[in-house]
Amino acid sequence: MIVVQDLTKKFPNGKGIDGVSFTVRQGEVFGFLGPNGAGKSTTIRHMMGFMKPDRGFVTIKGMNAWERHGQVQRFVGYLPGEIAFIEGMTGASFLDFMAEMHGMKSAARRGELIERLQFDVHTPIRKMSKGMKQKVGIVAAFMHAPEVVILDEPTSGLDPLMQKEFIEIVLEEKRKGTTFLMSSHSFPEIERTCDRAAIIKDGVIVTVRDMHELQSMQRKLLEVTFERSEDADAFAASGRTVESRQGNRVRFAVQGNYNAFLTDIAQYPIRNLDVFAQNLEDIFMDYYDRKETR
Ligand SMILES: Nc1ncnc2c1ncn2[C@@H]1O[C@H](COP(=O)(O)OP(=O)(O)OP(=O)(O)O)[C@@H](O)[C@H]1O
Repeated sequence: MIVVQDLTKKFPNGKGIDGVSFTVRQGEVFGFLGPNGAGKSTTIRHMMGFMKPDRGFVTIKGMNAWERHGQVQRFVGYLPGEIAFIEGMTGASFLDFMAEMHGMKSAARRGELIERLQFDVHTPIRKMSKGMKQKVGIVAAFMHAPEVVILDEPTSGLDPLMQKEFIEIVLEEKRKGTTFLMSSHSFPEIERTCDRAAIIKDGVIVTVRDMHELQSMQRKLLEVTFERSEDADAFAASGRTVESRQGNRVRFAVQGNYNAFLTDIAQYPIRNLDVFAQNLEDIFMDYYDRKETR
């Protein structure tokens, strides 16, 4: 549905993106992750046809995003990182304006979204908080039921309850077959919604991963409190990866093959056992760090 091929843009200051390539399949939710300044917004702006690449291209439904941006923008819902609202508008007048641009006939979907995101659409935009503005932008991106939705940090400024509501909306649209690309700093949001995710750093794609694969790479930390400190010594010295130790309480890092670990541990009297999952954020952070040390 979306093909990004060797996309390259150098700004006069030397920053930008270099050889970015990935594809997003129809009906897929694709996450785009990376630290500040990594090149997420620059890639997304090329997808919307706002920028001409130095090299490479983006196609959406086979149409070149730069050459045919007028057509492409018609079936894409877009939430920019920062929305430039027109001076003096209320939320309602902005949405009217956007609805007219999309040639929308029914306002039913728009009304439903406003209801769910709970905000006063008649407030002047300049008086709105960041979160309220973000809600107006989300309604504008979804209200015309686009086939493709491209969202640049959609939940920034939203409170946890609204983030949850937003995830629900994405999952509902996904069930209808909508294709998504969304950039994010929020790992739980990516974990809940995405099928695959790309990690970008310093303008270069570091990796593209299936979310299930990432989840299986997750290490578990098993914290065992031994009854006797000599048992803690013996087990800690048996070649296992020890994350930390405090007296009889030892934290082991285990990835897969839990049976072997539990069989071994069952030989000792145990006072307590706790399990902590390494979160996906840490897995991603490993990637960021690895790239840095290369
Ligand atoms: N129009 C521009 N002119 C010059 N430099 C730019 C321009 N747009 C972006 N950059 C630079 O290119 C790099 C990538 O920026 P980009 O906004 O794409 O990052 P990002 O991943 O979206 O970051 P954030 O998470 O902070 O939004 C940054 O170093 C940024 O300063």
